[in-house]
Amino acid sequence: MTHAAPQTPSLETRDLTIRFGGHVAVNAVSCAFRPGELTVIVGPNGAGKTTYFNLISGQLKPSAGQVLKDGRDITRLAPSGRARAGIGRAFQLTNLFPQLSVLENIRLAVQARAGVGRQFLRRAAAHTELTRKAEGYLEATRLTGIAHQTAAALPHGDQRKLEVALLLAMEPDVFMFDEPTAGMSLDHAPDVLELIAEIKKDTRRTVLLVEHKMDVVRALADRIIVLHNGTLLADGKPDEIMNSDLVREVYLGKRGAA
Ligand SMILES: Nc1ncnc2c1ncn2[C@@H]1O[C@H](COP(=O)(O)OP(=O)(O)OP(=O)(O)O)[C@@H](O)[C@H]1O
Repeated sequence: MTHAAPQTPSLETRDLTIRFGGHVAVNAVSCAFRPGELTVIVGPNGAGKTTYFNLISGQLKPSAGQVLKDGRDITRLAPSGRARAGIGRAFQLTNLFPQLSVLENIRLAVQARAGVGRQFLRRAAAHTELTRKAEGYLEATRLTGIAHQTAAALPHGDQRKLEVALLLAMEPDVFMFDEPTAGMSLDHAPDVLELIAEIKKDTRRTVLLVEHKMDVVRALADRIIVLHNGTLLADGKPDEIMNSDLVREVYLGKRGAA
């Protein structure tokens, strides 16, 4: 990446702002994200990280500013339209069917992405491209051994992996993860982090991660941006950001409200 010509950002926010009453939760955040780059968004509690994510994926509409996908203004699109535009947010999926098996869930997601009708799938089920694709996602997320278990019966760690498989099946080019290991036992967390590391290996993909745990940040980040009181306080390489006095101040709580 280092000496490559600057690519068009796959995702960009321009002066993105949202107010809740008098409170500005995200304040004129301008930032561009490029393929091949995993950016971790850090900041103290209440900094605006999840709100920024919600503005990008469309759960919230901004008070001002824009969200651009490959240069196209998608600010007015609903979350479904943004998903179709290639923005995939993990762990917020509406396409998980708890009563269906792991494989059926993934196959339906592949089918939805391919845009084919049920009729087609029924006729061609066993050996179609779709089934092969679904099996590929099963393998990629190491769920093959439990392909026929009901989604609802899975332990939390495996459910998260299934959600990653469903996200992969949507074939987004922007992947968003909000605290991917939150609420996970220590033995399951590495699995999901490994999947994210694999996702980022494909340099056509842009990955955004909100994360508090510094060991996770260190392991995955190509770049870190710091939000503080809704504003973009710092943006740079992990070493630079982690050794910055300003950022330390923010984390130690010495820097007051703006
Ligand atoms: N729907 C809402 N209505 C009013 N205030 C909100 C709403 N959503 C978020 N906020 C406020 O916006 C600010 C930013 O919240 P946000 O959840 O984005 O922070 P965060 O950086 O993700 O924090 P955490 O690390 O604790 O998850 C907070 O002060 C929060 O109370």
